Amino acid sequence: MVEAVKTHDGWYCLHDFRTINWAKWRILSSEKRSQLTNDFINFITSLENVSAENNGSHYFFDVTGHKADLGLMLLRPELSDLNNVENQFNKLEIADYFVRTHSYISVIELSTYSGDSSNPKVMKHIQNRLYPQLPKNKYVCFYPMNKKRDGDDNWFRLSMEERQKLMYDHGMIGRQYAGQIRQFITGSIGFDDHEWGVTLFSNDALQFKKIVYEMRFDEASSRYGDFPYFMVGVHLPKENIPTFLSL
Ligand code: VOV
Repeated sequence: MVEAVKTHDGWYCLHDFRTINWAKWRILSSEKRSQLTNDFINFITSLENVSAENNGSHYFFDVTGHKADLGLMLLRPELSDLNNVENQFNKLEIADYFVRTHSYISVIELSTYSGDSSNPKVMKHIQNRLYPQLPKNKYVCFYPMNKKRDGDDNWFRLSMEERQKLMYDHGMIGRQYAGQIRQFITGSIGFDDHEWGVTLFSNDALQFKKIVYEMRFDEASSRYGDFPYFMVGVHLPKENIPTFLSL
């Protein structure tokens, strides 16, 4: 029997995408728009308080293209915590002017292909990666990913050793982007329609194309990777929200 790799699993993750109904927003008086914007900012402040206590993390972004206008990546200890934040968001009056176009549910995942160390230094590193504070980089790229089960190209029928070798080669490519890209791999088997979520952060959007392109030639992706869609956006810090929503 082919052995499943053991995983370390951390915070649960919701990617939430909404478009803004600008036509409806425009009809409001500027006083009303300011009031709803302030409520939204207060909601973001409540999320920041959770991050400050290291009970979660979040990153808002302005999505490029038609797929959405506003994106949120949210990390929380329990799946039910994601529901709570989602409901809080939906109950804001400003949410009446947003239309949800997409969402994706997963959990921060680290596989143990490179060995499962109990060395305290490595354990600390693993903890930091499982319960991370998301970076504030200018750009974000999110996409789900599957590993193929297609005739001879079946990732889930490869031996542990074969998968270890492929993931090692994958990691070597990834390491060349150290300092340029931060990657967060989230597992979504059993949670959403695809198998993993990949979220990349960078201050240079072109690095997303470069790493994804380079990895396309690596066997883990060229033979076994399946990429349903991609979304990119620009960081939307709280102080930029009034300008983002102003007409
Ligand atoms: C900065 C870039 C970077 C780096 C350093 C990196 C390294 C590593 C290592 C060392 C490991 C294995 C251990 C672990 O940590 O889980 C992984 C794991 C994984 N990766 Fe990766 N990856 C990167 C980046 C990176 C990208 C750009 C992609 C998308 C692939 C592409 O073609 O677009 C990706 C995918 C994945 C996935 C889906 C997994 C889980 C596979 C599984 O079967 O479990 N990844 N990854």
